Amino acid sequence: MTKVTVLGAAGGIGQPLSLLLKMSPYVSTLALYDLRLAPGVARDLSHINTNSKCRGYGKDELADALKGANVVVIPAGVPRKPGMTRDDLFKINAGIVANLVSATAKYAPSARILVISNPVNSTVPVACETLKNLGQFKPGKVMGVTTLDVVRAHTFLSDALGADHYGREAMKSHVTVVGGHSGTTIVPIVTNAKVRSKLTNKRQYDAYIHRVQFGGDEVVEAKQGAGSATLSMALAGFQFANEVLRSIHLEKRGEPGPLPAFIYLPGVEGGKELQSKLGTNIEYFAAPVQLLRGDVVRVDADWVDGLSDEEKKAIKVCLDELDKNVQKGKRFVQSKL
Ligand SMILES: NC(=O)c1ccc[n+]([C@@H]2O[C@H](COP(=O)([O-])OP(=O)(O)OC[C@H]3O[C@@H](n4cnc5c(N)ncnc54)[C@H](O)[C@@H]3O)[C@@H](O)[C@H]2O)c1
Ligand SMILES: O=C(O)C[C@H](O)C(=O)O
Repeated sequence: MTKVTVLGAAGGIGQPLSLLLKMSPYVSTLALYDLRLAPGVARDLSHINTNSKCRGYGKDELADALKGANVVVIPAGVPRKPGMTRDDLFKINAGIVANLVSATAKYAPSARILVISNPVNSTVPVACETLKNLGQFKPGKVMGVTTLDVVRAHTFLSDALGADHYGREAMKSHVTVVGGHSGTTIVPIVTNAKVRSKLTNKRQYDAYIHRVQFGGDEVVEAKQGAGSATLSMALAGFQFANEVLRSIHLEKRGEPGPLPAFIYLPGVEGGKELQSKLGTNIEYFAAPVQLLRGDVVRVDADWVDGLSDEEKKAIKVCLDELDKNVQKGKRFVQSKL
């Protein structure tokens, strides 16, 4: 019996993500919570003829939505409008994430917490530091969802190389994305040397990296003020959540990767090795992870050995910016003490 709670379930991401979770064979109870409309969304989904039970919870029912949850997914918060950075969302979303994570610690203390709300580079530190203050931080249980960057990296590389020869599905084993989730902190890594050698033209390589790093802006601009990526994000969030759920059911260590997660490095096996290979003491970073019973138990550091010179440079740029975002999240929690 696995209960998944979605916090922010009636939003642009929350609704399609909940639909996909309703289709997952790993979910037995789906609890949808939002400040508005969640009971309606849940009633709609509850008519779908898959086995899971689906129930909606209104504003004052957060405790009931969370009780007994094994996995809590958080897409609650405001999205960007054209001209805004993800960091501009911090003021509102940091408080939302801190409150929802505190409630999760109280009502679902052993749940894995999957943070989608932006800016992920700061909201994950907010979540972890909040849990630390409550004496309830279990490092392998908090994961920032950066899967959309991976989905984009596959699609855009396939497009750059010519989709006829390099199909999007095939890219899954050739590319990962590390670092963080905003602009230059997003670092796509082409792990297959043969595929990388096809991007011979530097202009083509730079255009590819730029498109992955700023793919979110493309959608924000195209939606003309009506929000940011929701459908591709729902798919990405589902892919990640379903891996976590599959791992809960598998009851043995999964393969390392292929999906990265933005995590607190010092708390998991391989974290110190990764810091040392990258020459940094940054505490939060996205890299491929290994799961056991739904928790991150190990972060992969092997990919660092095969980095190209361009990728090394991109990581250096990433680390400077990422550190500022992480410190902002930590300061937010400390200022509330
Ligand atoms: N991690 C990623 O890759 C990624 C990708 C896309 C969007 N996002 C982020 O996800 C967030 C949600 O985006 P969206 O397009 O779904 O926005 P949205 O405005 O459509 O939906 C957000 C929902 O959160 C709800 N909400 C707000 N405060 C809440 C609270 N305290 N408790 C419960 N629910 C609450 C709102 O009522 C709304 O239904 C944004 O911060 C966005 O930037 C992240
Ligand atoms: O761009 C955004 O603000 C939303 C999301 O982080 C994305 O990458 O699409």
